Amino acid sequence: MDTLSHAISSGVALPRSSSRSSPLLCHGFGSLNFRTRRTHTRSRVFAEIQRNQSIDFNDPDWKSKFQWNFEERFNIPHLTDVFPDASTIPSTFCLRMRTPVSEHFADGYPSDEEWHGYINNNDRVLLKVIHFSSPTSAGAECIDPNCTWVEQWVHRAGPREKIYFKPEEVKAAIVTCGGLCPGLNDVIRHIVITLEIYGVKNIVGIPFGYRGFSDEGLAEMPLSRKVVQNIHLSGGSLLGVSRGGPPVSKIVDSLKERGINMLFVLGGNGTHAGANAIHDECRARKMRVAIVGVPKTIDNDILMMDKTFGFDTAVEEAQRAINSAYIEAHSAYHGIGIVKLMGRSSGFIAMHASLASGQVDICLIPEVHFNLHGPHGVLRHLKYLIETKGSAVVCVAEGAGQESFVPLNNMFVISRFSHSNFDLLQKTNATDASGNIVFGDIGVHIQQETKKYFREIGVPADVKYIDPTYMIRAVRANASDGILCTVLGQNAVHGAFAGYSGITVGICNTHYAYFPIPEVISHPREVDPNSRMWHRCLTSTGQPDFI
Ligand SMILES: Nc1ncnc2c1ncn2[C@@H]1O[C@H](COP(=O)(O)OP(=O)(O)OP(=O)(O)O)[C@@H](O)[C@H]1O
Ligand SMILES: O=P(O)(O)OC[C@H]1O[C@](O)(CO)[C@@H](O)[C@@H]1O
Ligand SMILES: [Mg+2]
Repeated sequence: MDTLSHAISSGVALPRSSSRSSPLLCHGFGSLNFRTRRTHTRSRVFAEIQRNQSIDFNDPDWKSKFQWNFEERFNIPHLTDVFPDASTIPSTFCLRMRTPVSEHFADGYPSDEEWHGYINNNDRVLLKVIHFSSPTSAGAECIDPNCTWVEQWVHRAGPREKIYFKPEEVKAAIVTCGGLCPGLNDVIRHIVITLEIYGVKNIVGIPFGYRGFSDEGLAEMPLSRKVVQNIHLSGGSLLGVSRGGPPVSKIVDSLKERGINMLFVLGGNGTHAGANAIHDECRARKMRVAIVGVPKTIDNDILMMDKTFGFDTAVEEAQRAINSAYIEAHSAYHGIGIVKLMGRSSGFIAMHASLASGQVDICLIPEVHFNLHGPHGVLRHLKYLIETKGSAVVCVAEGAGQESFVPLNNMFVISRFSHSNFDLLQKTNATDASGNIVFGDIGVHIQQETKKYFREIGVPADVKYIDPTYMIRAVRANASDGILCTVLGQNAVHGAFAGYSGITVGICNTHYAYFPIPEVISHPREVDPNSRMWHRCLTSTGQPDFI
């Protein structure tokens, strides 16, 4: 087993910058959460960690200490942390100068001091916009028991007036890892286009994820506007994706050998953990390299962000499957349609698709425990639906009914193989090449149990199961995701030229921000069972608690 896989499977936390460790806060929690969870929602390791925090709220200065600490944690790493004397040049990104004046920039750079299109490094975006006046308010996220309002600011993304790389000295690489997601090609395309606008000529794609850094016979793919012009018209990734791969040290060796000084990493939490480790290793080796992530997860399970690209498309596409299940169920005598959607740890796709379609009677997500059997179970409710409506549609997220923490670090490995009364499927302990748990098929399980149940009670039921997961993942991005991908791709390049590294870019309260990677991947973002959105979903489906 290579170092990387070993780290994942053994739960060894990846190195973190020591400057980020804090006595006040645990990793990854912008705020303590005092909301009372309903007892049947999934117990969480990190909920416990949250409770153990040691903020002294009797300290009159706790709020300013919290904010100071937050500022520290969300400070974005910069090349000058390691190279204090790193020089800058005026930005070559200026939209008032669209035609490159010189091939080699020998006569200086076409910057325009008068152009008010740059972001000031001190610009900030407000992370939370609701002032919850009580911890019992729906979806409340409070820092102290009184829910005191504390402003939390993150760094605004966008082009800076001074840049830390000369375009002609840049070799930029793009890599896409993990599973597919609508919009990957759109992001690749906009990274390339924006790099070219800065004046970069040497741009390559690394084939098949991190494996492209090590596997024999996988050659770099030269990229240019011409190559990427139409790639957003189809789904998938021009570069290919993969799970697993070489140890971080080997990836960094490869960056060095190839002379890559900007790396754009498109992937989910695993990929970002890798990107952060690459960033740390480059720093340790004093390499002047910018590592910038763009979060890719169809599951929408990255912290802090309004949403990740591909999610809207997935929800839209999921509705087609739900609609087919509805038509099948509605047209059959005692029809029951079951649709399984992606969502390893988080039920965002299932919840949003259920809400959007308006055709779902039962939505099951990993965050909310449920029983299949018993007087309050899903099957008993299906019987009620058949008796009263004549048909029913169930939408289930793949991680529902199974403990599903992603083993990103030792915090989550604790619960990885834990047992709960609400785990419906036998665990296999099998993992994929990246160390992610391979789940049983909850959709098939519910289908089988439903058939068995109706057979046993002597009620005819026509049960149809649809698994559209890979069909959904392979489609091209819709219009709103296309725009999101465009902005994220552009901002990734701006971040690299601005000298930031170990960062990722996301949309936050409709604005775009840079985040230090560890803060967004410390655990998967989940549906809050106390949120208004989940309550809206319950209102829409009319489902009871299955406990
Ligand atoms: N903790 C880690 N440290 C370093 N690299 C990692 C880590 N976890 C995963 N990786 C690497 O990141 C890549 C992608 O990881 P993974 O397969 O988990 O997908 P992901 O980025 O989480 O995307 P998805 O949302 O599709 O699951 C793999 O090459 C894997 O080896
Ligand atoms: O079968 P693959 O390619 O490993 O991908 C499946 C996984 O990808 C995800 O969509 C995350 O990208 C999960 O929901 C799912 O478990
Ligand atoms: Mg993942």
